[in-house]
Amino acid sequence: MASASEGFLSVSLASVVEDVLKEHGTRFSDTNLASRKADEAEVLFDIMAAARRNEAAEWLRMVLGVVAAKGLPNEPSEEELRLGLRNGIILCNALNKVQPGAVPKVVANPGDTIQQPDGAALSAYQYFENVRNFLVSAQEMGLPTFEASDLEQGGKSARIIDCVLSLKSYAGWKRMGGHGTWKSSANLKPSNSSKHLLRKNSENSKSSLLRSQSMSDSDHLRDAYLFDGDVSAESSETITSGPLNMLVHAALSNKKPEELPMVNSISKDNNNCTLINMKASIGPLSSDNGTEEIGGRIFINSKEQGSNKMSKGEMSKEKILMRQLICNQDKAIQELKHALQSTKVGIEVMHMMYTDEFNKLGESVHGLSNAASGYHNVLEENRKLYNQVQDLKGSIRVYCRVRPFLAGQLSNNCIGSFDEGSISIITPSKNGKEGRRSFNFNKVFGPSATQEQVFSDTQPLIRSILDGYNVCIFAYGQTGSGKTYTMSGPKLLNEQTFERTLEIRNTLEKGLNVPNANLVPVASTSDVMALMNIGQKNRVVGSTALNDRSSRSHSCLTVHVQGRDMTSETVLRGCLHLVDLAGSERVDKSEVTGERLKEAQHINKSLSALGDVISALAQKSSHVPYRNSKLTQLLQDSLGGQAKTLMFVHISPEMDTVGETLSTLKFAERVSTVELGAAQVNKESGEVKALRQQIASLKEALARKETDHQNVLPSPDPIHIATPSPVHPSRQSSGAYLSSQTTHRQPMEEVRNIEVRGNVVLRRRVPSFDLQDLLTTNDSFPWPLSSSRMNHPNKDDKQIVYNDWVDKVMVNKQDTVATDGNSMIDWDGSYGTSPDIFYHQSLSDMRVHPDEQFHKKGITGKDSSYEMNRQRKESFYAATDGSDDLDVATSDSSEAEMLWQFNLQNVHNTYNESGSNIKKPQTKTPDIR
Ligand SMILES: Nc1ncnc2c1ncn2[C@@H]1O[C@H](COP(=O)(O)OP(=O)(O)OP(=O)(O)O)[C@@H](O)[C@H]1O
Repeated sequence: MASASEGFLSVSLASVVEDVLKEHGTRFSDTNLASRKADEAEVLFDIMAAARRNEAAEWLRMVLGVVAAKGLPNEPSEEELRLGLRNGIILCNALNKVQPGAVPKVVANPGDTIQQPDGAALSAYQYFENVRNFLVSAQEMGLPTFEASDLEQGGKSARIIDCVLSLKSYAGWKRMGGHGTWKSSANLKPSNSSKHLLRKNSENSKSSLLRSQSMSDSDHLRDAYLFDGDVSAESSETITSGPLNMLVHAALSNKKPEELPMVNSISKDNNNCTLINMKASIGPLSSDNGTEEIGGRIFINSKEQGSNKMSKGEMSKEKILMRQLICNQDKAIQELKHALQSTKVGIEVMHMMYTDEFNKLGESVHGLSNAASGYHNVLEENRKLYNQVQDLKGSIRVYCRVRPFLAGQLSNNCIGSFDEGSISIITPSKNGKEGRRSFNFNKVFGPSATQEQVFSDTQPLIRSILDGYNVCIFAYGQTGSGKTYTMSGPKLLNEQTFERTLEIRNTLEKGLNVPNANLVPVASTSDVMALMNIGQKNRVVGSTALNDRSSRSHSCLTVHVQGRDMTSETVLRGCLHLVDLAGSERVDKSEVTGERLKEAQHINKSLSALGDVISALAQKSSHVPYRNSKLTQLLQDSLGGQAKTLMFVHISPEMDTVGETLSTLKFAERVSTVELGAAQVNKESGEVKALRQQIASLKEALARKETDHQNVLPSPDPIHIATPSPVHPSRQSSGAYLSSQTTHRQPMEEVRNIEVRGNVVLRRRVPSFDLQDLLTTNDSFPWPLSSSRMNHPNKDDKQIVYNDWVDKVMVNKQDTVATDGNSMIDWDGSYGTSPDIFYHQSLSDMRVHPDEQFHKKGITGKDSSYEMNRQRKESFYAATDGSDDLDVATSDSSEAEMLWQFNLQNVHNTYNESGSNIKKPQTKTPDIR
C-alpha cells in the first residue's frame, strides 16, 4: 500500500515537473536564436527611426514655429513627415533660419504664405524648385543630402531625416560660435571604441539600463554627427534626453529589473560595431555581438561607424534585426512569465499532491505501525501460548546461541541465516537443499546477542523457581562454542587455584550425592556469584587447540530456594540447576594427548550417554538408560523428573566446524521433541505440613516402641530387616505407577533415579526436604556429615558405605541456598547460627525423610529381583578419596565422567579436608537372592 502510494506520488510529481520543463523546453528550443535577434533588432530599429524622425520634426517646428511648420505634425509618421516636407518650403525656410539667405528664393503658394498641408496647391515644378534649391545649399554647406525623389515616394525618409538632423547639428555648432570647421560625422574616421559599463544584476538595474541605453543612444547619435572637438553640453543633453530614451524608458518603466530583456542591436560595418545593450539579465550573450564579460560586468563595444549613412540594405537589415530583437525579447518575457506562472502552479499542485500523499503515507505508516505492534503482540501472545503448551507437554525448551568470531579467526561463516526461532547452516560440500539445513528452536540468539538479551529471555524460567518449580538449564555444545561464556558471563576468572577431587555417589538411601559438597546459605546474588567464582576457580580447565581455556569437567551449580506464604503458611520450594557441560570435541582437532585425551574420552562418553537418554525419551522408550553415566543420573530429575528444562545449545560459526555444528543442532532438535509432561509446583500447604508433622511424631513414637521391642529381641542384620512401611501411592503397583507416570510427571521429591525396565518400575520415594529443617536439625538428617562422622563412620554410616555405588570422579559441586528480597520467601535467620553444617546431597533432593528408611527397607523386604541385583552390584563399589582405583570399579556401570571439583576450604574453613571418608568395601555384599 505504502509503495503504491509512493509510486503514485513520484509518478505524479515527475509528470508535473516533466510537463513544466517540456513546455519550457519546447518554447525555447523552438525559437531560433538568430531569427529572434533579427526580430529584436528590427523592432529596435523602428523605435530608433521613429525617435530620429520625431527629433527632426520637433527641431523644424521649433525653428520655424508651429504656425509656419503647421504642415508638420508633432511626432509624425514617416508618411506625414514626407508629405510635410514634400514642397520643400519648410526645409528651405529652416535652412534660411540657420544660414540666412542660403536659399534666396523660396517659392510659396501665390497669395498664401500659409502652406497647404499636403502642398497640393503647388505645382510639381515649384516643389522641385524649392527642394533643389535646398539641396544645393545644403550640399554647399556640407550637409548630407538626399534625392529629391525621396520626398515623392515612401520608405526613404531616413536620408531626409539625416539631412534635417545634420542641419540641426550645424545650427548648434553655429550657435556655439562656429569655431573650427563643421564636419558631418560621415566624413570622420571611426573614433576609438568606447566601453560603457552595465552592472549585471545590480539592484538598480533599470536605471543602469537606462543610463546604458542613453549612453548607447548618444553614442549612436554621436556616430552620425561628430564635431571636431568635444561634444557640447547642450548637444549631450539633447542627446541623452532624446525621444529614443524616452520611448525606451516608457516601454520599460513598468518592468521589474528581472523582467528586462537583453537587447543587443548590432550593426557591423567593416569591423566597426554599434551596439545597444538594454540589459543583460536574460538570454545568452554571444561573443561576437560586441560584448565582453569581465569580472561579472558586461562591456559593450561601441565603435564609430565608418560612415554615418547606412545603405538601404544595411538599414533594412538593422531594422529587421532590431525589430526581431525587441519582439523576441517581449515574447521571451511573456513566455518566461507564463513559464513562471505555470511553474508556480505546478509547484502548488505538487505541494498539494505532496501534502496529500504525505498525509496518506502518514496514515498508512500509522496503520502499519499499529498492525506491526498488533502483530508483535500476537507473536508475543503466540510465544507465550506456545510456551504454555510446551510447559504442559513438559517439552524441553531449546535455545540456540551462536558464538561470534573470535579475534584472529577467519570469518568463513557456516551460518546461512537466522531469526528469532530458526537458523540455517550451510554445508558447501553439498548441493541444493542438502547444502542448507534449517533448524527450529524456541529461541535463537545470533552472534551479537548480549548476555542481557539472553538473560531477559531466560528470566521467566528463573522466576518459576520462586513459584515452586525446579528448573534446569544446561549448556551443551562442542568445545569452544561459548557454553561457559553464557553460563558464567564474559569475565574471565582467576587462575585455577585449589583442586580437589570430590566424588559422586549413588546410594540407595540418598541416591546421587556428593559427600564432600557443601550447602551454603546465601543471602544475596553476590553471595551466589562469589560461590560460583570459587567453583569456577576450582574447575579443571586446560588449554587445547580449540580453546585456550577449555573446561575439562562438567560443572553444576544448584540453587535451592524456599519461600513461605506468610498468610496461608504455604511453603514453596524450587531449585535451579545450572549445568555447564564440558564440550564435546574431536580429539584430532583438539590435539589433546595424555590426561587431556583421557578427559576428552570421558567427556564424549558421558555426552553420548546423554544422547542415548534423549533418544530413549524422544522415542518414549520403556527403558531410559539414565544409569549409563553420572551425567545422565545427574540430569535425570531434569530430563525425566518434574523440572522445567532448558537446553542452551551453543554453536561456533566457523566453517571448519560445520560438521560438529550440524550434529550438535541435530541433537538439539531431537531434544526439543522430548515431552516430559507438565511440571508441578513443589508446594506444601500449611495443612499438609501439619499432617506431615503429625505423621512424623507418630512415626517417632512407633520407632521408640520398636526400639523398646528390640531391646528385648536380638538385633537382625540391617539389610535383612523387613520393616513394614507405608506404601507410597505411586508404588501401590508398578502398573498403577506406569499409568500415572505417562499422564503426568511426579513432583521432584517423588522422582529420584527412576529406572524403568520393561514393566518393572522401581522407585524410591524421597520425601520433600524442608530447607529450614535441613539447616537446623542435623540429627534427623541421615547424611549431613560432620568431620568426625566422616572420619569415623558409625554403624549407620557403614550401612551407607555398604550400599553406596561410587564412580570415579573429580568432584566439583556447589549447592547453595539462594534467597531474594521477595516477600514470598521467608528465610530463617538461624542459618547463620550453624555455620559448621555442611551437607552433601544429591542434586535432586536435600535429605532423606524418616519415611525413607521405611521405604528402603520396604523395597528390600519386597524382594524385588531387580533391586536386589542392583544392591548386590552396588555393594561392590566403595568410595575412596583417591579415584584411580575407582575407575575399574565403576567401569561396568558407568564411565567416570562427572568431573567435579570444589574448593571446600574456600567455602568454609571448618571443613574436614580429609575429604570423603567412605572406604572401599572389603567384602562383597551377600547375594540376597
Ligand atoms: N557470545 C560470546 N561473545 C564473545 N566471546 C565469546 C562468546 N561466547 C564465547 N566467547 C569466547 O569464546 C571462547 C570460548 O568460549 P567458552 O570457553 O565459553 O567455550 P566453551 O563452550 O565453554 O568451551 P569448552 O567446552 O572447551 O569449555 C572464549 O574466549 C570466550 O570468551
